Amino acid sequence: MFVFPQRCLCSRSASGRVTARAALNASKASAPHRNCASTAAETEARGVRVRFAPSPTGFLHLGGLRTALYNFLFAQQHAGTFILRLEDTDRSRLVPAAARDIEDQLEWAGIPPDEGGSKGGLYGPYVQSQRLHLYSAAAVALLESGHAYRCFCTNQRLELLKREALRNGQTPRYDNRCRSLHADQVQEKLSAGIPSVVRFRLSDSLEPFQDLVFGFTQHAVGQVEGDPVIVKADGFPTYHLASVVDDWHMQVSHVLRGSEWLISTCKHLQLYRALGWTPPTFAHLPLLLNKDGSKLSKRQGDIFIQHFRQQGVLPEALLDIVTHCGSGFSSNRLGRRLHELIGEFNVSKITAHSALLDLDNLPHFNRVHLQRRIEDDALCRPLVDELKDLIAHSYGDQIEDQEVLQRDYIQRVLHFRKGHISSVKDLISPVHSYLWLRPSISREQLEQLSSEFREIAAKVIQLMQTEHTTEDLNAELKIASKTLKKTKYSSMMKILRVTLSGQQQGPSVSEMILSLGQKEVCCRLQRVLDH
Ligand SMILES: Nc1ncnc2c1ncn2[C@@H]1O[C@H](COP(=O)(O)OP(=O)(O)OP(=O)(O)O)[C@@H](O)[C@H]1O
Repeated sequence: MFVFPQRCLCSRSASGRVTARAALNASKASAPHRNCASTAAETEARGVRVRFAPSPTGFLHLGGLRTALYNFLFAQQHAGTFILRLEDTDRSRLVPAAARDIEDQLEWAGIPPDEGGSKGGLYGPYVQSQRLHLYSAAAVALLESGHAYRCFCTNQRLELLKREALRNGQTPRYDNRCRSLHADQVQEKLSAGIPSVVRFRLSDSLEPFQDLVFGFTQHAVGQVEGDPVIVKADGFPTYHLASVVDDWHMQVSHVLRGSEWLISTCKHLQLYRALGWTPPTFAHLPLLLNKDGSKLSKRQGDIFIQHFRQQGVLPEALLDIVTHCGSGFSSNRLGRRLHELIGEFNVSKITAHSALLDLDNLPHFNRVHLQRRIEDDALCRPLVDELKDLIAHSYGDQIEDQEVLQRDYIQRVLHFRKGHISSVKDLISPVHSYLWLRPSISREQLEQLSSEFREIAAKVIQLMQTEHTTEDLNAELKIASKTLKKTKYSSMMKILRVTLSGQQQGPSVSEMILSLGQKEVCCRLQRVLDH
């Protein structure tokens, strides 16, 4: 059970002013300490500080990735700081491996935090469960100043309130009953060990603010909602208190988060005011939705970043597709890489509409970015290594000619296949197996296509004595077919395709010839002559 400290972080003096000394007393573990009286000028001097604050209740998914990306882009554009903070106060839903996963996936995507996670930083710890003293101090400050109160209502009572409201066609809300408890009643209940939560006393007035995405926004939250819980019965803070306390202590200048928090921002602004703190600037980001209009959520395993990674999706393709379907850029074009996203990002271009994510297009995005990597020598090298491992793993002992594992050969194949494949893994599919294994073809198969199969093989072996480009090889094959008596050009190509790949379909015959190379093509054709 969480115990409130004797001294609060930002306790108020009799005049209600927040005292900086109390802040320093209570936040010894948090450095650098934050003086409650910091001015807007000081905040400006610290520069842009943004945070991505996921809860480790599941692995990082595409929606979270996009919110993280927009924070990263904003920080990069302003030479600011991108913070990763883990909001692990919902203890019942924690997923043990999620915290590590979130950090790993951000690193993999090329958008690692400057502070937080394993990087650490001056404003840590960056995990909320290690910052309980700060929330406790803020809660005590709010209780002392009368902005918060203890609520002893049981779950049964709250459930009854809810059912009654629903029966009357009303939106359920807490009726703020414990607001009116006297200090001695509270003390009595506490002494009797009755469990309690801490609620924040909402004001009924309109709470206007300027959101960078949604524009002027105001909401009289106290008129439609009951007072929110800020410290739960288990002593852990709720999102409302913890995010406000952390954003302030971590000197966050801009909060870029999903638009599901837009309405709650009015509550948060009241909390800032009650604590005597200057709020950050808010930008609520449109949510990424599934094709059916539902919010992408952790409960869908197939949108986790690790899932796409395992499928061979490139990080730049994921960043491209999650920004392409939304807004935040002056123009929209496919194929943007991270440095282009940084250069072109414009927060004023983010629209308030949610964005539908069409993952059917992902293979196309990946194809475009894979082609880029293949064309860049340095980026192509790891692809060659990856493919080599895949080939060895998939075909192992079946490989007759170990040359298929040579770097030059694999690189040549990648260059020929770029623009056609969406993933390196595609190259170990059955349709591409001819690149690594010699096909076995029967004499009957070839005879069915043309009795001149030997002449065809001999002609192409001859053609292989000189080097060709795709164009002149195509022209030479056409000329060669004209010298055949009983075989049309199309049948000749079928024979070559079957001979070289054992398959009826696949890349063009000239591509097959050029990617297999002179020695291997002659070897495969010679086997036909030997039939
Ligand atoms: N579909 C989404 N589109 C855009 N941003 C999102 C989406 N889902 C979450 N976010 C944002 O990512 C950040 C981290 O989110 P969080 O870890 O709480 O994930 P979540 O999917 O919202 O969780 P849950 O599935 O438990 O509701 C928050 O700022 C949140 O607003």
